[in-house]
Amino acid sequence: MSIYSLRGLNVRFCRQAYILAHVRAGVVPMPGRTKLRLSLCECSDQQLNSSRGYAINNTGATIDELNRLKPYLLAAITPLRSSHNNLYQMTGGSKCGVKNAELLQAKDCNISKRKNVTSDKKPCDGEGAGGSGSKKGAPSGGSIMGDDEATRKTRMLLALLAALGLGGLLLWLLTRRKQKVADSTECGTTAAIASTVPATSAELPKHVPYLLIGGGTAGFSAFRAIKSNDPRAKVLMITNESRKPYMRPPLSKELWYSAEKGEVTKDYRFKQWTGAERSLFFEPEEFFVDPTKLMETVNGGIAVAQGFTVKKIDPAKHIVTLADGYEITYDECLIATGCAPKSLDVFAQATPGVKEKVMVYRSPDDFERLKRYADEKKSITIVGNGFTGSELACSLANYAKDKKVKIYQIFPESGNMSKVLPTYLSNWTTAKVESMGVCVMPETSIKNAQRDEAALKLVLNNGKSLLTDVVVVCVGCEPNTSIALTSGLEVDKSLGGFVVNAELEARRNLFVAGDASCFYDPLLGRRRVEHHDHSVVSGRLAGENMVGKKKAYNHQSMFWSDLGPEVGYEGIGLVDASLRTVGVFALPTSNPEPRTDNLTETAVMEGGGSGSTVTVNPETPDVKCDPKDADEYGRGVIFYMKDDKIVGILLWNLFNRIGLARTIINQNKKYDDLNEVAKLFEIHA
Ligand SMILES: Cc1cc2nc3c(=O)[nH]c(=O)nc-3n(C[C@H](O)[C@H](O)[C@H](O)COP(=O)(O)OP(=O)(O)OC[C@H]3O[C@@H](n4cnc5c(N)ncnc54)[C@H](O)[C@@H]3O)c2cc1C
Repeated sequence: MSIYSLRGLNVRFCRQAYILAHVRAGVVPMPGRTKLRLSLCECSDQQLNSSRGYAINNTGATIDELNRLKPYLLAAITPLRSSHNNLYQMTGGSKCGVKNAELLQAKDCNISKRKNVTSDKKPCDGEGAGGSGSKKGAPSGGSIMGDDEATRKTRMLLALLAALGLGGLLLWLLTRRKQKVADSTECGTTAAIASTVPATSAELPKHVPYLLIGGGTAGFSAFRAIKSNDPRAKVLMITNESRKPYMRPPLSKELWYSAEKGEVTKDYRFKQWTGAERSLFFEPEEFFVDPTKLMETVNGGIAVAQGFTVKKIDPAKHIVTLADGYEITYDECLIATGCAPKSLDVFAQATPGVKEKVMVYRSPDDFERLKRYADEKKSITIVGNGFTGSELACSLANYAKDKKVKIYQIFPESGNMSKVLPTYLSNWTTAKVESMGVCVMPETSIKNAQRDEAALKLVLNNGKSLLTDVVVVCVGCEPNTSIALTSGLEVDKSLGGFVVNAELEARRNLFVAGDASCFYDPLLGRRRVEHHDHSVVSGRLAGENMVGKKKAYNHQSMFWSDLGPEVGYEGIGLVDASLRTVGVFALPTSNPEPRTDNLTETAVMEGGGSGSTVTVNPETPDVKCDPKDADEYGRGVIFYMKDDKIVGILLWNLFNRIGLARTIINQNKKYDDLNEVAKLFEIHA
């Protein structure tokens, strides 16, 4: 087992991004471009197949991708190996283990950043000696010198290398966490270094009573329901992420308002709009049981197997198979695999150099990466006008207020949130987003993207071009249903997601909740919902059914969104701008509504029930019903109509009324005067 550090192999980008980009593109790495060298770790097949120990697995490439690349890499080093001209083989204490690998990578990225990717210094020189303490196959070519002089120079070089190595090690220790979770600014992927907890799947239990696939909101909510009904339950959660369960909504909102330049806190603490402080994580590290000890615990609990991907389920035999072939049997299983952000063809088919500058947004790693860009770069372009794109644009503009970075938002539609808000409100919102400092470009699409040295050149449909440092693609997400095919599970053809029955069951003892579920709503028909509240409530119901409650899912879930601290809205039912809408607004006041805490997982399920009666408030508030009159939309309520019934309600800057909105939708009846219904919401209160 050896580490080979290659000098003089002039590849274009820093190792991670370069290799990943080429693995993904399926082409051979081409030497002879610019200045950085490639260093790589050669391991046995066994190591290659374990998620630890293979340095270039830090690229985020899958084992399949690495296997495909391996012959190219070996071919690339073969000539250098034989000539020994540029090859340092590290032996002795050196291992092709994670630590050395991380060290090499961390230093590579730092150096390339400092030198702006054009350094002709050979950063690997120091790594080789520093990492191993001994060196074989020193360069035999190069300049000719006398023995003494050569010995003296070698000693000096060794001393220098040792000092560099020590310094590097210290720096690495200090910055290890940060380096682990993110790429360098120029190093492409946002993937965390591939490591698993526990170290190998063989340490996981062979059988568990409750198995949760997916480490997100729905999965964690199911755990809570299981635990409160079966206090000694032993629950194993399997997630392909490297973190314990956390919530996503603050990633595009509150975290940016709490963020300061520099490193983020370990547990991603942030202030909610209500002023209360909390962490992104549902529970602290100590809350969780060690997965290797789960089956021995007396009181049970939840253990999280981190960094493992489920590839297949055998619903008949109750077997879950991991990517490495390890099998776990279960009594009850939940699929809560959520969804994955989509990209655009223009980027999916672009060159590796372009892809390096394009990211999606869903995880804390993405937050950290984008924050670094916001701290260091000159321009960020967000593509997409939906929830994530619009929230992020506002949050970034606020974060960037006293920074040099400019925020652009591009989308082909005519205004922000156009799929949800009626046109007049979407237009108003666009103007509001602009007033927050975002350069919004509606009716704009990207025809082509080219790498222009450090930046990206986006060629737009209007003939103009935009130079930008990074593009964040926020164009929706797709449910993670790849295991459906291998497991014989049905996916809804038009909505996506695993098809489930009223009890959220796909097959007996196999449930689905959250973004990945396609469920039947008795009132509004078959649906798939990508919102926090739905994940909490469907996860909870699935958990209850896993302990045998046999409950039907008929909760009308809500969602919310915030466009900066001044605009917030909550919605329920079919909030779809293609439906007929009726909006009732009050003029803005200097007395804004106190916000709700939607992240408190217990604050759902209130109200509802078709038996509740709606009482009309006899007061006649000075409401503005005509959108043209109300050019300032302070507070209001919008009804979404289908067959003259209210099927969706959006509360604009009105909080703590979602229970009433749920009641009205559940009544499923025709109202003669919507103005009267609007009064119930006490817009002026
Ligand atoms: C930036 C952002 C902001 C948001 N803001 C709001 C908001 O303000 N309001 C709102 O209502 N909603 C919001 N949402 C949506 C909300 O967060 C999601 O609906 C919710 O997280 C879905 O929960 P889930 O558990 O279904 O999926 P996820 O949270 O996506 O969890 C799925 C988990 O499964 C894992 N996984 C997938 N496949 C596998 C596999 N094969 N093996 C092992 N693990 C796997 C994933 O890695 C992930 O850990 C936001 C989402 C994002 C990204």
